[in-house]
Amino acid sequence: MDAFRLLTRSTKLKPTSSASGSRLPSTGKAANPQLFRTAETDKLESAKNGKKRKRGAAVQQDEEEVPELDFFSSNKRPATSVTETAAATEDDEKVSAQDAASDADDSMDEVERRTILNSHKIKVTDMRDLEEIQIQATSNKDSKKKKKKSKKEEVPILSKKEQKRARRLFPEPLLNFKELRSKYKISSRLAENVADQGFTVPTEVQLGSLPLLLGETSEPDLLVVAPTGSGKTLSFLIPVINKIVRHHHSNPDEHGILSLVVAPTRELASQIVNEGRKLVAGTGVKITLMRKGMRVGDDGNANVLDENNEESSGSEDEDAENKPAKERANIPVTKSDILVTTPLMLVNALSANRTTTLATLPLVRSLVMDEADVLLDPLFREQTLDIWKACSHPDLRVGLWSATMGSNIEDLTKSTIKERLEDLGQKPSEPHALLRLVVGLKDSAIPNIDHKLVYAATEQGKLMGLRQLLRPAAASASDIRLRPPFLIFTQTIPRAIALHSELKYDIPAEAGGSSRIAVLHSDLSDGQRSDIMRGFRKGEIWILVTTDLLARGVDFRGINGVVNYDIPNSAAVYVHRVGRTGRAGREGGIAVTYYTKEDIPYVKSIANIIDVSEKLRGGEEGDKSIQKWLLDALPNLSKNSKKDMKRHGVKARQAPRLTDKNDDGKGAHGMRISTKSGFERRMENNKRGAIEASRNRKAAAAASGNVSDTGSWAGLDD
Ligand SMILES: Nc1ncnc2c1ncn2[C@@H]1O[C@H](COP(=O)(O)OP(=O)(O)OP(=O)(O)O)[C@@H](O)[C@H]1O
Repeated sequence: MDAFRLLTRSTKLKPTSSASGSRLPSTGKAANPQLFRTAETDKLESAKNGKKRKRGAAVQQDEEEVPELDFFSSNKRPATSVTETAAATEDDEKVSAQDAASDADDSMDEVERRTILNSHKIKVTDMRDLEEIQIQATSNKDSKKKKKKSKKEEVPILSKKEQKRARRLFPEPLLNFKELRSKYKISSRLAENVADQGFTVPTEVQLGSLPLLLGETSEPDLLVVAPTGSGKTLSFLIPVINKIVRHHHSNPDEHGILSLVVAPTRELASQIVNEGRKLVAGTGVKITLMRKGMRVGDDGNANVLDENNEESSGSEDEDAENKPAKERANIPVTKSDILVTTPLMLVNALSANRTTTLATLPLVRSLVMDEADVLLDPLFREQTLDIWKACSHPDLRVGLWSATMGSNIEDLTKSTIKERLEDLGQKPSEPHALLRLVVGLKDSAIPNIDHKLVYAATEQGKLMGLRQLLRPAAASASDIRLRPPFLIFTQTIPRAIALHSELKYDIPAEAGGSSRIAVLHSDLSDGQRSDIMRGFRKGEIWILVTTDLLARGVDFRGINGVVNYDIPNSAAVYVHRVGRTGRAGREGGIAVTYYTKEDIPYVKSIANIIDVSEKLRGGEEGDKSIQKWLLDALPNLSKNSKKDMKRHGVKARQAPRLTDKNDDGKGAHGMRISTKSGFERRMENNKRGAIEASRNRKAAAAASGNVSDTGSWAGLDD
C-alpha cells in the first residue's frame, strides 16, 4: 500500500524536482553505501581488487582440496556443536602460506594508500603527545638500523605544520570484505556471517577502521567520528567478536565478560545485540543485553549463569531484581562474552543499586562506547567514567564511536586513559597508540539527504505545515513531498504526546486511521517501547512522533524522512536526528525543520550544518537551500546561550513543572500544540471518513483495481 497515494488522493500535486519521482530510502538499499569516492579511486580500487581476484582464482584451485578455506561460500554450514565451533577456530589457524604470500605482494605503497584514503575523506591521526610519537618513531628507526642510542636523545622541535604531518597516518584500507579473512585472518565463521549479511562494498568507516583494529600492529585505542548510518556498528563488532574467538582459543578456561558495549538508550543497546547475534552465530561467542537484576560484577564467589536460553533467563533476572541482598548474592553471574548495556543499568548492577562500592570487571579487554560524545556528556559522564574505571584489566582497549565528537571529548579520553593506568599501577603488556579516525567533515550531516529549513512563524504555523506534509490538500500547498514512513521529533515528552493526539485523526480510516501514527518516549514501559519499535519496523506504524530518545543510533533502514517539529537543542542533535534517514548511502531522504519567531536566535548553527552538507554534496550554487543572505542575517549565539539551549532547549517549550497547576501538559500558552479541540476534529474526521467511504464505494462499482501499486511500500526491511 502506498501511504502517500492514499493520503493525497484527489489532490492535484504540482510536479517537483524532489524525491517524489526518484528513488526513496524505503525502496531498498543503495548500490554503493559509500558517501565519498572519486572515479580515480574507483579505478585504483578495482584494479587492486581485480589483481586480487586473479590471484584468488589461482588460490581457489588449491582450495578445492582444502574446502574449509572457502569462507564465503553461500552454502553456509551451521556449526551447531561446541566441537564444531572449536574445529572452526582451528581452521582459522590454517591459513595457507601461499595466501599470506599473495597478500604480502598485494600490499599498497604509500601513494596508493594516500590516494584511496583521501578520496574517501578518511583521516587518521595519532592523538598521543607529540613527544611520545617522536620517541617511538626514533626508536623504530633505531631498531631498523640496529644502532643503539641513548633514550634521552633530544627530539627535534617541529613547526605546527610538521607536527600535523608527524601525527598523520596512512594505514592500508580494506578494499573488500574478503580481505577480512584472507589478509586479516579473522575467524572463518565470523567471515561467513559477515558475508551472509549481503554487504558487497565496505563503507568508509569500515574501510578505514577494520585494518587498524585487526592489523598486526598492537591494537590501538580508537576514537572514530563517521557519518550517521555509515556502518559503525559492524566496524566495532567484527574486531570485538574476533578478539573473543581468539581469546577462547588461547584461554579456554577463562569465562566471563570480555567485552562491554555501552550505548545511551535501551533501543540502541537492543539493536546492537540484534546485529551482534547475526555475527556471532556459530562462533561460540555470546552477546547479551543487560537487564535489570542481572549480576555482572566480580565479587569473588560468583557462580555462572548460562544464558543460552535468553527468554527464560530474562524472566529469572526480572525476579532477581526484587530479591533481598542476601538472596541476590546467590544469583549466578551472567555468563556472556559481550555485554551490551546502558550506563545506568550497568552502574546499578555493579553497585547493587548504589548500596555498595562499584565492583570491578577484571576480564574486560574491549570497551566500546557507541555515541561516545553523549556518553561522556555531563548527563552520563559520571556513570560512563565509573564503568571505564571498573574495567581493571591493564590490556583494556577503548573504542569511542559517534557521528559527532567535540574536542573536549578527545581531551577527556586522553586524560582518562592516563589516569586509569596510574590508578591501576600497572602497565599494558605492549605499548599502543591512541588514534583518531575521521570520515568526511567532523560533525557534519550526511550529504545524501535534502534539507528543508521552513519558517512557520508560529506554533500554529508549524502544525498547519505538518498537516500539509501529511495530507497536501491543494496543488500549491507545499513543494515538499514526504512519504511515510517518517519520524517527527519534538523537544519534550509532553509535546510529543500533545502532537500525537493532535495528529492521530488526520490519517483516513481506510488508510488504517490512528493506528498508523504512534508516539514513543521514555515515560512508556519497556514493553510498550518495544512494541512500538516493532510496529514501526514492520511498517504497521507509518509516522512516529518521538523525542531525542530516538535521535541517535537507531537504524530504521528505509525511513524516508525526518521532521524536526521543534528545532533541535544543538547542531550535533540536528546531525543525529536527520541521520535517521539516508542510511547506508540511500538517496532521497528529506529532513524538514520548522522554526518560529522564538527560534530565530538558535537557527544559525543548523543553517550552517545544512550549508556544509550541501557543499559536501557538490552541485550548483543555485541548488542550495540555504542562501548566503540568510546565513549572514541570522544572529550568532553566545557561548552561554548555546550551553543553555543544549541543556534546556527553547525555554518557552520546556516541560511544565509539576507545581504548575494551570498547565494542561501541552506547553506554555502560545506554545501549545493545538488548533481545534480533539472532539471537534474527531467529529470532522468521522464525517470525512463517511463521505470518502461512500465515494470509494461508488468508484469501486464503476471500475475495479484502480489503485496503482507502483512504488508501494511494504514496511521496513529489518
Ligand atoms: N558495507 C555495508 N553495505 C551496506 N550496508 C551496510 C554496510 N555496513 C552496514 N550497513 C548497514 O547500514 C545501516 C547503518 O549502520 P549502523 O547502524 O551501524 O550505522 P551507524 O554508523 O552506527 O549510524 P549512527 O551514527 O546513526 O549510529 C545498517 O542497516 C547496516 O546494516
